[in-house]
Amino acid sequence: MSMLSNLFPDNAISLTPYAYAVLILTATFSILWYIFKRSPQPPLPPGPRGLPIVGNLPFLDPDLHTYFTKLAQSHGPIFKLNLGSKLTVVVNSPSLASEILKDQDINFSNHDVPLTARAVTYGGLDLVWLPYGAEWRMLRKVCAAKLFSRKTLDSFYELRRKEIRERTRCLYQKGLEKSPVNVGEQLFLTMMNLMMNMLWGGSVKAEDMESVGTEFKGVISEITRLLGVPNVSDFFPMLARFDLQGLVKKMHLYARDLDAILDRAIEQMQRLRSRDGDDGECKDFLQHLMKLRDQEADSDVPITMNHVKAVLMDMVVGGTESSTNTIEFVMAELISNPELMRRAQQELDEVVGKDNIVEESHITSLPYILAVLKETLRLYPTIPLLVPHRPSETALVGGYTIPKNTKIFINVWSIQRDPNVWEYPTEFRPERFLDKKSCDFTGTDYSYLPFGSGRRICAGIALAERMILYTLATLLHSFDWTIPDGHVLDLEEKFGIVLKLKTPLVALPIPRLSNSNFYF
Ligand code: HEM
Repeated sequence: MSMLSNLFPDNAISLTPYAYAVLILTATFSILWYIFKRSPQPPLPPGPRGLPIVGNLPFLDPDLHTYFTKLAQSHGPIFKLNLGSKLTVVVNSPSLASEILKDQDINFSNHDVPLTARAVTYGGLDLVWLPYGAEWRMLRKVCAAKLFSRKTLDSFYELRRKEIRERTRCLYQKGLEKSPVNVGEQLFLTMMNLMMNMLWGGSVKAEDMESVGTEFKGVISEITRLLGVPNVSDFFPMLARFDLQGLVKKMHLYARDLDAILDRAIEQMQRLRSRDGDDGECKDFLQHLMKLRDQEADSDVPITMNHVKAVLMDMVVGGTESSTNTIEFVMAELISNPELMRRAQQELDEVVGKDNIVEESHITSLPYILAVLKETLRLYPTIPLLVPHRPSETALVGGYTIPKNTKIFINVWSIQRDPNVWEYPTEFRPERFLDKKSCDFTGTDYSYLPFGSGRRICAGIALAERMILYTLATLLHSFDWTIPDGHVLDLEEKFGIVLKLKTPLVALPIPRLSNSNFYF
């Protein structure tokens, strides 16, 4: 009472006992609320101290995957950061990943959507960014059943084969001319053409495919780059409407270009259909999606034209860079380990033969090449922190409180190099996967998650596996690879929404098959 009387001396304000009681209660509740808000019970995860308002933002290293791994060494496998006003939690161990992606999968099944992503996906209408719910389930089901089913993927083999033969021919020419190639650039074109052929190759005229490809090339790279740029508006939602870095504005411009390309593809498809009639057969993904759109028009969750475009966007942006960079890492590792390269080529020579060409049907008989791919995705997981997840309700993870809407990074890069799980964790040893056959891409082993796990696991695994293994087997079977004078082979990575080599791989393809006919 004496403290209160000092604050409110009798001669200034006279208070009734009732008012005193209200004041005391209010102060007590305020203090309790303050204490409770600052430190929930159980507490938030530990983490490095930040500055007022900006939190830990000024200390972020652009290579987030290695920075987070270092922070885990001092703060433990789960820690928090305040990125502006955004609470962020980073998880770095298999058991914590399993708590989130298995035990509490539904609660953590939303992705945290950056504003640039919203700008390029018709407001977040695609598979990657839709929140977990009826709309997402409908699209996911459609993609699994119609686009990524074994039947559909088999039916598009000729489209993939045509593109791979074309690239082999082009590399053969380069080899004859002793002209080194930028492996990533070649692969990007291959993957983009593979994707475009499957997406709308049956609908868009061949002569138009090339110009669409040229337009797409620039747009895809820029979209992927912009998605990886830290945006002040995401860290301070109050500032979002000012778009201080102009990132959302730029993304809207790319979205407009992309939309025009998609509109043209759809228009051509509709013109072809009205000219040739609809024989009921779907020749590409676009035709599948448009058919479903017509069939499902009256369903509770109809597929709209924007869904169709957003899903196509997902495939071409999500599928191209991830597959390209993965193969580039494999090639760099094998070129720097000639013994392993020899073993991979030996397997191909035994299974395919030197007087033959690789077909997609061979890939199930190439366990060593599969082990090489798995080991590459262990050391260089293409999406090293997964797509950030977000709990829809406050949760407990590792004994700590994780408030609703926290941004969650699952540091797959550090989990897949965890010395408690992996022997010689930083060494490239594909053989480990020959013994550990059960370790696959399904995300059921929480020490190996290159495609994620649970409900939001990558939707395109079946396609990625086919495209990557078929391309890789062809590159290794058809050519020996050397680093030309004046170039270096450097395996250092560069962080981005998709991990890539810091120094692009430049190599010389040397034809190794018995007859030049196998290149034409
Ligand atoms: C090496 C190749 C690839 C890797 C390593 C990869 C990895 C991933 C990862 C880690 C995620 C996020 C999982 C999560 O948030 O928990 C993801 C999501 C996704 N990926 Fe892939 N991906 C690859 C290729 C592809 C391809 C070829 C496609 C399609 C053409 C594709 C389509 C998608 C889609 C649509 C999602 C969102 C799924 C959802 O949120 O429901 N990916 N991918």
